[in-house]
Parts: sequence; structure tokens; C-alpha cells
Amino acid sequence: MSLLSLQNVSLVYDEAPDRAPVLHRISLDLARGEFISIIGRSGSGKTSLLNLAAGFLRPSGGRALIDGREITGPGRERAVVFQDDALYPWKRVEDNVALPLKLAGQTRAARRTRARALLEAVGLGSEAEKRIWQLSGGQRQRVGIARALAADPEFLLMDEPLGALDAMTRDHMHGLLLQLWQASHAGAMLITHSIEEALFLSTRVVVLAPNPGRIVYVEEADFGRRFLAGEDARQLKSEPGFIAARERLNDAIYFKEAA
Ligand SMILES: Nc1ncnc2c1ncn2[C@@H]1O[C@H](COP(=O)(O)OP(=O)(O)OP(=O)(O)O)[C@@H](O)[C@H]1O
Repeated sequence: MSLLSLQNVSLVYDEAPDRAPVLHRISLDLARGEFISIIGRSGSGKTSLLNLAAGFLRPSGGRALIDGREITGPGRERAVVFQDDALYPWKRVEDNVALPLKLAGQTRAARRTRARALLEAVGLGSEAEKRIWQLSGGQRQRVGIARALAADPEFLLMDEPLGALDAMTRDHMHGLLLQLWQASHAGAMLITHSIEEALFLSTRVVVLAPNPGRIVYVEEADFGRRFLAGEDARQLKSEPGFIAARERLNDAIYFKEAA
């Protein structure tokens, strides 16, 4: 079983004038089949944490490991989705999705079959021939997620992928994301500013507090799994258990530090 493991990690940016730690002694494990969301106030270090897991940054202290091996850079087993979807606007939708497969040396036929299947899975089967610039924001995010899944990653790391979408598209994307997560058996890490989104999608919600960024609260949840088992999203979100958990998370984010 694959495991992405942050052990007692700290992070100081060399460029920061005061060299104050941005992350302080954070320990967090993400196994395949889990869905972890990271929430917290602006500047609490969410993106920095994801960048450590992605291998874009190295910790100043502690260890970032994948299956016990030190993470020394990005790897194909860890796919990243950003808010700015980093697609090639002038290329065909299908070619954007197939790009990681091309880099992995797969044949044109294999790339095409896999890209088409993924586009079907995200509801864009009929858009494959279009150029990225011809798509809506929600459609582009779906292409970004399809591309991230193309190389069959063990971990899907997402930094505010739905932040720019309207509420209705976002709700639709939640269902889609859960289905793709289940089908891929990947471990998911999501950064979001929405407590409700985190709680609905995740098996674990981790709250960071700033200065220095550290874990102050963890909430276990199973609403996403219940949705996948057939329960209604709106009903789940209006349950007393959901509302109480949302309030606990809200309190954890906005807690006042002792003077
Ligand atoms: N490259 C960098 N060099 C120096 N400081 C940085 C760098 N990147 C981020 N920081 C600082 O690290 C802290 C955490 O930033 P980070 O982007 O990880 O937080 P965040 O929780 O994702 O914030 P937001 O919710 O606003 O996106 C901030 O104080 C930020 O100014």
C-alpha cells in the first residue's frame, strides 16, 4: 500500500527576510484511498505543504517520504492540479489530456484510447477535438483533472482546483471528483477555502493555523463515501452531524490564540 508521509516537517523560505518558519513540525500521512483536505486561514502554509508533498519544495527540517523513500522532486506517481489549470490553450483538448502519456513514451494509439476514456469519464467526450480556449472554466478544470489522472497517479494533489467556479458547477464537480477518486483508488489531497467542500469530500479534514503553519485540528468524515454509496448530497449537508462538524472546523480555523 502506497503512503505519502510528512514526518515532523518544517519549512523556512530562504528568501524570507525574517527567516520565520512557514511550517512547523507537521506530521501527516496520506494513504491510497484516503481523501485529505487542508484548510486554514490565508498564509497558514497550505500551498507550501502541498508543494512539499509534490516535491516542488524540500523541507528545512523533518522528512517528506513516499513509500519510505525521500521525496527529492516531482514524480509521476504524484499528479498535481492547480487552480490556474496550466493547460495549453491552443492545443486540442485530447492532446492536453494525453500529454503525460506522451512524456511517458506511450504509443499514439494507446494515448488516444486513454485520453478518450478519461474525457468520457469527466463528461467531455464530445469536446475532445476542441481547443482549450473554446471551453468554459468548469470544462477546463475537468480537462485538468483528466490530465492529472492520465498517468494513473497514486496520489492526486489539488491546490484550489475548483476555486474559480460558480456554486452550481462546483457542486457538480464534487460528485465527479468523488467518482474519479473512487475509480482511481488514488490518495487525494485537496487545498480549499471552503469548509463545506472539505467536509463533504474528505475522509479527513486538517486545519492549519498560521505563524508558524501548524496542524491545530483534524476532523474525520465519511460524507463523500456516503454520497458515493447513493445518499443525496443536499440531505447529507443538512444533517445535524454535518452542521456540527462544520462548526467545529469553523471554530478551529478562527480560534483566537491565548494572549
Ligand atoms: N516563495 C516564497 N518565498 C517566501 N515566502 C513565501 C513563499 N511562498 C509563500 N511564502 C510565505 O509563506 C506563508 C505561507 O504561504 P502559503 O502560500 O503556503 O499559504 P496558504 O495557506 O496557501 O495561503 P493562501 O490561502 O493565501 O493561498 C505566507 O506567509 C507566504 O507569504
